Amino acid sequence: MNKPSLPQLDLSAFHAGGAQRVDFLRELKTAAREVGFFYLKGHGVPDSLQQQVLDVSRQFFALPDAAKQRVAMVNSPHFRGYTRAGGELTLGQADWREQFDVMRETPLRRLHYGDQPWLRLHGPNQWPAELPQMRDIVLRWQDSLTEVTLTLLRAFAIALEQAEDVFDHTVADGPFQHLKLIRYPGRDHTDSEQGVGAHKDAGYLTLVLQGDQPGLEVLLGDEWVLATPVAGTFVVNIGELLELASNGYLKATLHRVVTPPAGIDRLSSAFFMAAQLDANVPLLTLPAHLAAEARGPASDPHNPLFYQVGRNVLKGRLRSHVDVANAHYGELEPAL
Ligand SMILES: O=C(O)CCC(=O)C(=O)O
Ligand SMILES: [Fe+2]
Repeated sequence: MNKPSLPQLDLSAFHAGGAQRVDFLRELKTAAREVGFFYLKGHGVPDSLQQQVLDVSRQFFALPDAAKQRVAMVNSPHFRGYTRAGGELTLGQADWREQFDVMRETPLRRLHYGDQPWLRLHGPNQWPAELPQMRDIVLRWQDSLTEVTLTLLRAFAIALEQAEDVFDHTVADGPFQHLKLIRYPGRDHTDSEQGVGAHKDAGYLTLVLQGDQPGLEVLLGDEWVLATPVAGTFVVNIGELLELASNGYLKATLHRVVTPPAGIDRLSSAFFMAAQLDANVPLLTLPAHLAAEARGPASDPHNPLFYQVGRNVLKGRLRSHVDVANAHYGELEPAL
């Protein structure tokens, strides 16, 4: 029997219009409903930018530890910056990866007593003085991935027989952007298999650029399927917000990354896009033939989902980065 694998879609077919667009939308709906993951080619993000991102990641992770610690995430109430391997948790277990987190670059805001705690997610990024080119490359990358994701969101709206702009009011003031540059060290550096533990992503959609090393696995049925890197493609997956918005018609699928073999490390970049923080998740009214197939969103007693986007995003960040939570959010109820 053939090993199951992930579908591959070509975004240029959506732009081409006509029959190609109709086929694309049908494939998109099936892939997102049945698998929750697919490869995307024809996305228009230049190879040269993809290569620049992998190069600057490689340079960043090769900096001396002291330089990486100068931009440590624990300095930032906005959850931006460097996290060493073992410094992040998934379901309470340490992930064996080092990473650099970026979000929308905004000036520091003055907050007032009684403001919503998630307003503190807004703010500036941290950048290493040793790599002056990094800010421009990474912010261009984040903007390009945002464009692709917004296009996909419109395509999903059409595929679900909604107005094309049905999600627009949830992103009109700028969607929530969250980008990670990631390095998974090999088995010679850890006894742990867990690059990142099994999880679903919290936003609308995620785009992953993989370097040339495999490691990302997707749970299909009861089998973990390797998402082998395919040059020039992103791996796209459905996040919990889109699952909620579609009442479970679209599927957020569990996935994980397994630690590479000894002597090998793995680079990737993951971009998570959610609705703007002050939005509520829109609940789509599906036509009867789709509504009949909507399963309701999966519920997990260990991970309550909030319809208010800022609250949901902050909950995820506080759980993953306990050091930042203790340093900057100590007064918040653990329940948040
Ligand atoms: O590194 C990867 O390939 C995927 C990472 C991932 O799933 C995540 O950070 O949510
Ligand atoms: Fe993920």
